[in-house]
Amino acid sequence: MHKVGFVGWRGMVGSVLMDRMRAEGDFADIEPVFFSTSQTGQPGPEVGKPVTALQDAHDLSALAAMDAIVTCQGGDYTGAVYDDLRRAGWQGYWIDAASTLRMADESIIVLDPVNDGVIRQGLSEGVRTFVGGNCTVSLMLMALGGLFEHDLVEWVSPMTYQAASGSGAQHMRELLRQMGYLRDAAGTRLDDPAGAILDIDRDVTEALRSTGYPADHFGVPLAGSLIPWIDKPMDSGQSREEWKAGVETNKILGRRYEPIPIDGICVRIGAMRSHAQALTIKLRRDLPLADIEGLLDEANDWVYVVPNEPDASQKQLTPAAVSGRLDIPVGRLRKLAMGGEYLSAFTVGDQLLWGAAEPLRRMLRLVVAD
Ligand SMILES: NC(=O)C1=CN([C@@H]2O[C@H](COP(=O)(O)OP(=O)(O)OC[C@H]3O[C@@H](n4cnc5c(N)ncnc54)[C@H](OP(=O)(O)O)[C@@H]3O)[C@@H](O)[C@H]2O)C=CC1
Ligand SMILES: N[C@@H](CC(=O)OP(=O)(O)O)C(=O)O
Repeated sequence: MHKVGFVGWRGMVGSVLMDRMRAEGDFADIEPVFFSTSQTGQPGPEVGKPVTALQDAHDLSALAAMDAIVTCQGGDYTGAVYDDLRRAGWQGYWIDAASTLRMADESIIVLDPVNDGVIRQGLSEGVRTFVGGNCTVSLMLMALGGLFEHDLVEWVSPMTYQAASGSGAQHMRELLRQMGYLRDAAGTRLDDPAGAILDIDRDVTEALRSTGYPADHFGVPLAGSLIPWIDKPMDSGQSREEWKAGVETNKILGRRYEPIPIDGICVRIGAMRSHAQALTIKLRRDLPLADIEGLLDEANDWVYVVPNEPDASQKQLTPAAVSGRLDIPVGRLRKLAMGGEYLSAFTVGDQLLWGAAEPLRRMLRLVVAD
């Protein structure tokens, strides 16, 4: 039985991974060992079988005793231990949520419903480093997999609507505090439907701009507003989040020599844990919409086409509908006024499931079965 070390399992992404592994009975097939950077010696989590006390996540010899290590601890941790572990000769499987190693030559970005072939070829060639993709990239590929699989995409411009969870747990808390602050600014006037809405709006806008508005983590208002920049600036003028769309998508698809241009604007909005994206797609040829819908719908077990109708779009294509679920609805499908090769689409998915934990869980299953 494979000895699998887990690091970062009690964080937000790690907790979602643990829940999914318990739900799928994954712990039955492995010998799990739990590590921590701060709680060495404390009891491990409940996973349906006895586990040892937490081990030190910086103890290289304890890590080197593992056949595989799954980490959701973050890029700093990966930077601190990965190279030393490999230099010491460890040849186990490293499965990582952090972006640090995604573009490294030795790694494969994993999203098996889309790049199972790339992963299996890598495994057979001795690749031992597997990294989950950026959340918007993975969710976009789960939604548009049918078009990429048939090489129908000339380029894509994604405009994203990203949830607070992408910034971390404290940001989710802050979003809720911001919502409460604005609600309080409206006060009891909200109870009077005949009251002057512009008076309420004036006070809410004042609250948004006030020094008391809670914004320690985001730095600026998110509730009642939005943030049109995610991650660090690049020389290209893109944000790093926008840069990832192109480079990671092409690496996942194994398109090193003929990359598909993918570029747009990434925006943080006040949703909790599901990212949405509006996609403008230039197809390689003018295909009937019904054929496009068929290809999208059959690409994997989680994607489904939502009819381009008001009721279905409003009820099914939203963070409220998909949060906590593996569903990947894709809708608002129509040909744009620019011509028959121009397609619009809108998709939404839980960024902690397919956007982070699920590809890692499934990669571990492939390793265990290998
Ligand atoms: N958030 C996201 O949307 C995504 C994140 N990722 C990657 O995953 C990494 C981890 O992200 P995320 O899960 O948000 O990080 P968290 O901040 O939730 O957790 C990271 C670690 O913090 C420690 N920790 C300290 N205090 C607590 C506490 N009160 N509760 C839980 N854990 C605590 C734990 O380590 P210990 O037990 O060692 O103390 C934990 O593993 C990111 O850095 C990123 O690289 C990837 C895709 C999406
Ligand atoms: N940057 C993403 C979340 C994330 O952690 O991305 P990455 O795994 O590429 O660092 C967001 O803010 O929504």
